Amino acid sequence: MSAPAKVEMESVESSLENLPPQDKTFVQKILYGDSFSAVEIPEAVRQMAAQNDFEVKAFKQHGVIPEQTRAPRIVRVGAIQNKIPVQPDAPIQEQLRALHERMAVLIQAAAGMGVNVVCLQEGWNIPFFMCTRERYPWCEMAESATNGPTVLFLQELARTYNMVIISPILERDEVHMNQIKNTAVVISNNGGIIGKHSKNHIPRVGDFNEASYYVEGTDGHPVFETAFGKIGIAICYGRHHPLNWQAFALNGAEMIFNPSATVAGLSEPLWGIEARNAAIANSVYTIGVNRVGCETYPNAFTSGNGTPAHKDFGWFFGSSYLAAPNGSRTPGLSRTHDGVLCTEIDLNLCRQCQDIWSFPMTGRHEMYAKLLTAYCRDDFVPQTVRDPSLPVAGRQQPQPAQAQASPVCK
Ligand SMILES: NC(=O)NCCC(=O)O
Repeated sequence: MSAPAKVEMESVESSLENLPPQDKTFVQKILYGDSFSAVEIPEAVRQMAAQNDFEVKAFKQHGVIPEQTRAPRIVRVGAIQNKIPVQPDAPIQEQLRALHERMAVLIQAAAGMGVNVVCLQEGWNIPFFMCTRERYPWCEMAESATNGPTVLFLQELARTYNMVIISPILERDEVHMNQIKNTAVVISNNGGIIGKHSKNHIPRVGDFNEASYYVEGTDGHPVFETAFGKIGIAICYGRHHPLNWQAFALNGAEMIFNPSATVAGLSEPLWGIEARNAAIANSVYTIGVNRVGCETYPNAFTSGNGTPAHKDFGWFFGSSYLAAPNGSRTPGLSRTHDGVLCTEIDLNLCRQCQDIWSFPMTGRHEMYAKLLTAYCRDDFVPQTVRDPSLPVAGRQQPQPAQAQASPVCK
């Protein structure tokens, strides 16, 4: 089974290239802010990318205030998006082997750009088969987060490249009667496992039938303190929940990664907004990492919306990007290609944005804590104040003697 041909345009940024030169700089500044500029990519990495058909993009942040009492805290953050190298009708061990082989090259490219912390896409050890609702062979692809083949493979790379690796996998939790979880494993730059976090919010949308396969995480919002900063991971659908981002920030995250698997027809207009808004609202860096390409399954499945049964999930649109606490963002990776994004940031900007915007001091958290506590009770009564001139529900209103002019504006 061959992968469908690429669809539509390469990226939003490639379309902007066609703007008149006098407009281009303004448009880019309005859309992306002005904190990031492209930097030179080492020749060896460019060659590797050309030979292996993937994109590399590298940016550097500007505009962080030099401080008298703190040295800059420079970190190079990586995001890797990739297609499944073989389609889902191949034997599953061959699929995993091909994924590892591909990832070894992409991580090597990240290392060549000096990346310190890298995040892979959601469920990178599997095709995103949740659309099918079939149990087998797919459940067999879930792996131990402590000694499964994928974590062992990445521990070696983390050690070799002195890189923290965030590895979102489908996890088999053998300790808890083989439950399956959607888990990001955080691997230290020394190759040890720092910890793991399982997805909090399971989608109930489109063909994302994920509740058929795995259970909600119960570990809250852990933040992992690494050699290169404090990391939270809001997995995919969790990005639609502002409190999910906020909880990681309240626990001290400086970077919140959003490894995702989402498709063009569903969420592309939201993609550039949600992680970026979370960066601003929480004074953190956010990094959206999305799958790319189309995955075609051996058996047709239905979408429950009256359309004919079909075999592919739709187009995973990539477009991985980084957003800064000051609202600037990098251009995205391609909508159609595998890619490695490297962005050099200064973590000092998080506290600087807190000082400048005062969100932590103006957030009125205790007020919201009370509301949320009340809302979670069965006897919650919404605090609404009704215009007393509106008709009382259930009571007959006196009929006007003559028809009145409609109050609706024409
Ligand atoms: N994997 C996943 O949670 N996808 C849901 C789709 C979306 O949130 O855009």
